[in-house]
Amino acid sequence: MLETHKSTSAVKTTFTVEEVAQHNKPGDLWIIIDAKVYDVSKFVNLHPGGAGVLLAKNVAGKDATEAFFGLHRHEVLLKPQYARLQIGTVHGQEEIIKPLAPGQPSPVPYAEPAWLNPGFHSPYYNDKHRDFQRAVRKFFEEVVYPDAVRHEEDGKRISQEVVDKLCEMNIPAMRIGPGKHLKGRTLMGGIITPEEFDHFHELIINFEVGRLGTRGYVDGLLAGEVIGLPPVLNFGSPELQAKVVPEVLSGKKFICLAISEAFAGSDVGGLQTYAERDGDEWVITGTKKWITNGTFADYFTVACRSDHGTPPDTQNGYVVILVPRQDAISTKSIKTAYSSTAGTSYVTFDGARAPVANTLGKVGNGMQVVLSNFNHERWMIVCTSLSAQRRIVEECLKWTTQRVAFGKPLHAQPVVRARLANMIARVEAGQNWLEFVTYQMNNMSYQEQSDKIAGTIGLLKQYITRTGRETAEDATLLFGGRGITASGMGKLIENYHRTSPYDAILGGSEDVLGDLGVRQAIKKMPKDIRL
Ligand code: HEM
Repeated sequence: MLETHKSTSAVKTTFTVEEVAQHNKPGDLWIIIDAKVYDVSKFVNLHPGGAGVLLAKNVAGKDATEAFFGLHRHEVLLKPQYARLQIGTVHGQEEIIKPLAPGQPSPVPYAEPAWLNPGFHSPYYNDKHRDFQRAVRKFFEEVVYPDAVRHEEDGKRISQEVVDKLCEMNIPAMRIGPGKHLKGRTLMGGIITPEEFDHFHELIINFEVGRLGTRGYVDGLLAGEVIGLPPVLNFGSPELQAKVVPEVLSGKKFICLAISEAFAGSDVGGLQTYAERDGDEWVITGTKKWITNGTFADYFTVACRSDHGTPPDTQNGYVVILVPRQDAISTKSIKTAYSSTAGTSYVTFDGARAPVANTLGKVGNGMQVVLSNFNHERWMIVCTSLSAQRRIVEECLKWTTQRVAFGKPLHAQPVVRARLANMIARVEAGQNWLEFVTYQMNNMSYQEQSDKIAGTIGLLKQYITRTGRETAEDATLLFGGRGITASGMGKLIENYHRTSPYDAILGGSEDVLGDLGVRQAIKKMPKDIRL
């Protein structure tokens, strides 16, 4: 033992490489990882990778840094139960691999949108956006991420404690976009004012949600509110808004949007949930399927038909109603490919009642209420989906650098670099297109957006979700067996590969949206133009 000195906080001991080398047998086993000395004498029999690998000649008493990082994520060493195996450091060596400070952007190329990289410029973001981004990143890493990992695994809904903290920052309110619902609110502790808040701030929040890498929880993180509350805000009576909006935006009540049915998915006109008038009340009967957050919702924004008996293509009776949870409503969890923390549910309305005052918009205008919501929902999905895709690019760049095969890092193989090239190009193209669309949203009224960019948003979503699945495929091949393993090095790839089809379906399926984009373009074809 050479000396004892104070490192960051604890008292640490330094050892020479030769000293460590003497501890190389069962019962007395040390290893070096990144200049740190670990005593694994007792841990060896608990090691998930087995005892033999730690007792191997090139590992026992040796520097096993490269072998370690070819097999484990860095976070393994940061877990308290493993961090405490460290007994000191190697004399004269410095640790190289350090975790990022909370809120710090990743230095891996293409891991962040270019505007976050030092020395890069963007016409879309100012210093306030940068401050906002740092604060949101830190908040998500410290408050949301541990909850996301826990509930992606156990399938339970987002913790109330996290909901309360999200609401304290007014994140659920900001996820609905700029507007009157932000008036008087303190946003992210006051970093920006409600008047300054724009769709790029909203994009920043959605990006942090997307990069959690836990797709079920991404929807469990109150996605129902992002799509279920706008119809109340835009079409509800002032009295209804005064009651419901504060309850939902303070996290005391949960809301979901109930449109799709076993009978009607993308065909939102073909639904078969009926609302009948009984005095001052609606009586609602029918079923809804794939309703995000439905299992824990207190309010259901329900698309119904009130014209029982008329042909399904008439819209005269189409109506949207806010229905509070009651005994006549049952919600059953649907087991899907992602975690049930999303609250995906089959909802049955068995004569559920809602006051006629809960009608959102006019009877017959229900389709307009539903459609008016779609552009924003699709744009939101594009944001979270693209951010998840970018996270996968980061994982692949790290993996192909640290994983050695055939004596070289994986990225020494041209075929690996070719896959990385495609992944990077796709995510960068998507980012630029998304930022362009977001800029238009900042400068157009909602009406103008529906007219000018509804088709573009459809095409953009089609592009992002299609490229997302190509990237999922590429990443799985790069990670091999680990890409299909839910824990360890490839866990984000496995989650992404399993869940990336969600984005291609939710909010309008890929094919339907591509078609919408083209149909909108054809509608605008000038009559007086020829080849
Ligand atoms: C302080 C040192 C170490 C700790 C705390 C540790 C911990 C772990 C843990 C938690 C796992 C489960 C998988 C995961 O969560 O990533 C694991 C797997 C494994 N470890 Fe270690 N390990 C250590 C050192 C080593 C070393 C030096 C080697 C070999 C050179 C090694 C070889 C393996 C192997 C082969 C697996 C199985 C990997 C797989 O299933 O893909 N470990 N280790």
